[in-house]
Amino acid sequence: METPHYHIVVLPGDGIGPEVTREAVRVLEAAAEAFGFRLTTETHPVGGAAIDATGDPLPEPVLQACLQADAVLLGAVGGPKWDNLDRAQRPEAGLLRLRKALEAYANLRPVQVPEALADASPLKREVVAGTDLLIVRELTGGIYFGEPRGRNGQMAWNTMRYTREEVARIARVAFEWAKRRRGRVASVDKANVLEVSQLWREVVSQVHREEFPELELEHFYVDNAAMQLVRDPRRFDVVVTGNLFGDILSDLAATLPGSLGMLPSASIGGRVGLFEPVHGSAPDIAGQGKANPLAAILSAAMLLETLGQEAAARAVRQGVDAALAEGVKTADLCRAGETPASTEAVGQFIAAYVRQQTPVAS
Ligand SMILES: NC(=O)C1=CN([C@@H]2O[C@H](COP(=O)(O)OP(=O)(O)OC[C@H]3O[C@@H](n4cnc5c(N)ncnc54)[C@H](O)[C@@H]3O)[C@@H](O)[C@H]2O)C=CC1
Ligand SMILES: CC(C)CC(=O)C(=O)O
Ligand SMILES: [Mg+2]
Repeated sequence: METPHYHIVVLPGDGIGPEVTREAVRVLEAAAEAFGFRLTTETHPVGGAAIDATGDPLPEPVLQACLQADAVLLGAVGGPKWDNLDRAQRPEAGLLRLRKALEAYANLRPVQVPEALADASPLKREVVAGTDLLIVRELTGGIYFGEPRGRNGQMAWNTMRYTREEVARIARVAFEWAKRRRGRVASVDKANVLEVSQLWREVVSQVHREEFPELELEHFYVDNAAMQLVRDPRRFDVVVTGNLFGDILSDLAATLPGSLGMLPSASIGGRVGLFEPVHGSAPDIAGQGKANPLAAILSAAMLLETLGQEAAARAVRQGVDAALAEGVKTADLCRAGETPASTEAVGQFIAAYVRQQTPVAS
C-alpha cells in the first residue's frame, strides 16, 4: 500500500502561538515516524506576525496555501501591539476570515478532566473528576459576522443573525457526535430574550424530532448553562451553541481541567480542517517557555484523527496522559511544591512517548 502523505500548513501566529505550535509539530513528526505516514509542513505568518510582515493579518498567498493543504494547524493570534488597529485590520480579523474561507462552521471543543488533573482545578475534585463533554460551537455565523455592524461617534452596533440552515447544520453535527458518545445534547441559547435564539431553539428541536428522536435533548438559557457547567459539569455530554456563547462557555469550561492550556479544538465543515488551541496568544507569559503546549498537541491529535490516523491520534493522547501522570507539566497545572516543566520539555516527553509506540499491524 502506498504511504499516505499529508501536507500541513502551520500558522504559528503571535505570543505563545509559535511556542506551543513548535511542540505540536514535534509530536506530529514523531507520530509520522512511528506510524509510517509522510508529513510535510509549510509555515506562514498569520495575525500580528503577518501584519508586521505584509500589513495584512491573512495575506492572500497564506490563505491560498491553507485552501490547498490537507489540514491547517494554528497557534494563536493577537496581542497588545496590534490592539489599536481598526477592527478589520486586527490580527483577530485574519483568523475570522480564515475560518470563514475554510467554511469551518463546526468548532469542536472537547473538555476532559483526567484523573491526574482533578486537583489542578479551582473547583472541587468531586465536582470535576471524570468530566467528559464536547462543546460544539457554531463558528462562521452569529454576531461575529452579522451585518449591519459599525460605529459612529455616538454609538456602535452588531447583529446576531442565524438562518434556519445554519442552525440545522450545526445541530446535526452535535447530534451525530452525541450518537457516538452518550446520546445527550444540551442546546444553549437566550430564547427568553432574543428572537435569534427563539429560531435556534425551534430549529434544534425540529432536527431532533425529525432526524434524531432516539437521542436526548435539553435546552438551557446561557446564563443557567454557565452556572451548571461549573456546578455539575458531568451532567453534560454534547453542548451545542452559537458563536459568541460557545466562545465564552469554552473559556469558562477551561476551569474544569484547571487551565486554558488544556483545551484543544478542531474546526471542520469544509474540505480543509483548522486545528487550534482554544486559548489566545497569552502575552503575559509569551517568550518565557512557560506556555502549556497540551492544547496545541491535543489539537494535533484531533488533526490526525480527522485525517484517518486514529492509532497515531490515540498514541498522542496517551502520551499526554503519561506526561500528566509523571508530573511533566507546565506551571499552570502545578500545585504548590511541584516543579514545572518547560513548554519544550513537555513536547519532547510526548514526542518520545509517541516514538516508542508500535502501530497495530494492519
Ligand atoms: N484563537 C485565537 O487566536 C485567540 C486569540 N486571542 C487573542 O489573544 C490575546 C490575549 O487574550 P486573552 O484574553 O489574554 O486570552 P488568552 O487565552 O491569551 O489568555 C488568558 C489567560 O490564560 C492563560 N493561558 C492561555 N493559554 C495558556 C497556555 N497555553 N498555557 C498557560 N497559560 C495559558 C494566559 O496566560 C492568560 O492568563 C488577545 O489579543 C486576544 O484577542 C484570544 C482568544 C483566542
Ligand atoms: C477570533 C478569536 C479571537 C475569538 C476567540 O476567542 C475564539 O475563537 O476562541
Ligand atoms: Mg475564545
